[in-house]
Amino acid sequence: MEELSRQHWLHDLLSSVEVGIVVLDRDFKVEVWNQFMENHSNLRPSQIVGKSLFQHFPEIEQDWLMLKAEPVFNLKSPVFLIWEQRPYLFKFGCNRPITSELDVMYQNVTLFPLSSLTGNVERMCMLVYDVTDQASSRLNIEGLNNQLTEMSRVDGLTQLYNRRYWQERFQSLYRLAKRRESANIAVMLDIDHFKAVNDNYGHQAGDKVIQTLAQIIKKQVRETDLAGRYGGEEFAIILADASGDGAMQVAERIRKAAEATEVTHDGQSIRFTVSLGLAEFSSAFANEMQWLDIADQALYEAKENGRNQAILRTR
Ligand SMILES: Nc1nc2c(ncn2[C@@H]2O[C@H](COP(=O)(O)OP(=O)(O)OP(=O)(O)O)[C@@H](O)[C@H]2O)c(=O)[nH]1
Repeated sequence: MEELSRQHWLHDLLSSVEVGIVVLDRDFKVEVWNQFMENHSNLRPSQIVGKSLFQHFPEIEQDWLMLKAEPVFNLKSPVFLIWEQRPYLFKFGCNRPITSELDVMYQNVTLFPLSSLTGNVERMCMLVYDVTDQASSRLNIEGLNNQLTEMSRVDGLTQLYNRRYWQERFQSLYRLAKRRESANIAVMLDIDHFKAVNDNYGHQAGDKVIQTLAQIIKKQVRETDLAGRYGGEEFAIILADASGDGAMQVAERIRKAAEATEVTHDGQSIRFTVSLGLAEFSSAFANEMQWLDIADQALYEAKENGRNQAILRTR
């Protein structure tokens, strides 16, 4: 009688805890499946007890879990599976539509040995903790941090890299080019007579022209190129793996697209042109600024020559 009552409250205990409790034998056959597991998997104990765990949960990699559980059976030591390494063991849905953006239940899982009276470990217990809230807030913080990092790198007006970050990336790109002797071209680009745009149409109209040009640049360069807003109406681009001819084609495309673009502001139509200075990379440069300086000299020459043109300085 006493034993029966003990089993009864033990059953109540297993049913009411907000933790998944699973007992598995050495073959990973289920012996205990508590209410928490039933609620989240929609599998009653009668459907899974006596069956292999892997039969019902194909998302669990059999080899991986068996390897993880080895110390439990062989060394009698517990094993912890944490969500940072694998978000979950069982693919359960998450029923927190408001508090969480995650649609699966994140889990921490503990595996520990269950010894028999003789001290042998023939079973292990698996505790499954729902850590979705904890994971969600951590991931949100990480997301915010990534957003802040991104914001500190990007220029607000154009969404291109700002000068500080562009310079940082340029420096590492320069070192790489020097080591590999790869063909890269530095481009300095500047809007022609931009002061007149501001003077004639106002600063906001000027901003719109800068934004429009940034869009043109983004469209014309590759993912692997490095484009940034270097100053007010000045942009710097590194064209990666580009020959002089190839780079001149990109420069011409940008120049022509700018020339053909009409920016409207307050009902007024604004036209603009750009000048570009290009410099081939040379391993003879002492530092990256020498390279950029040559692109700047080419830009100056393009301005002197009458603007709305691109000039390339070869090695
Ligand atoms: N609207 C706007 N204007 C800016 C911004 N940054 C710089 N400027 C203006 O850009 C103009 C740059 O003029 P300059 O450097 O004299 O050159 P420019 O008129 O473009 O003439 P050239 O480059 O010789 O063809 C100045 O009037 C700056 O005030 C900005 O973010 N927005």
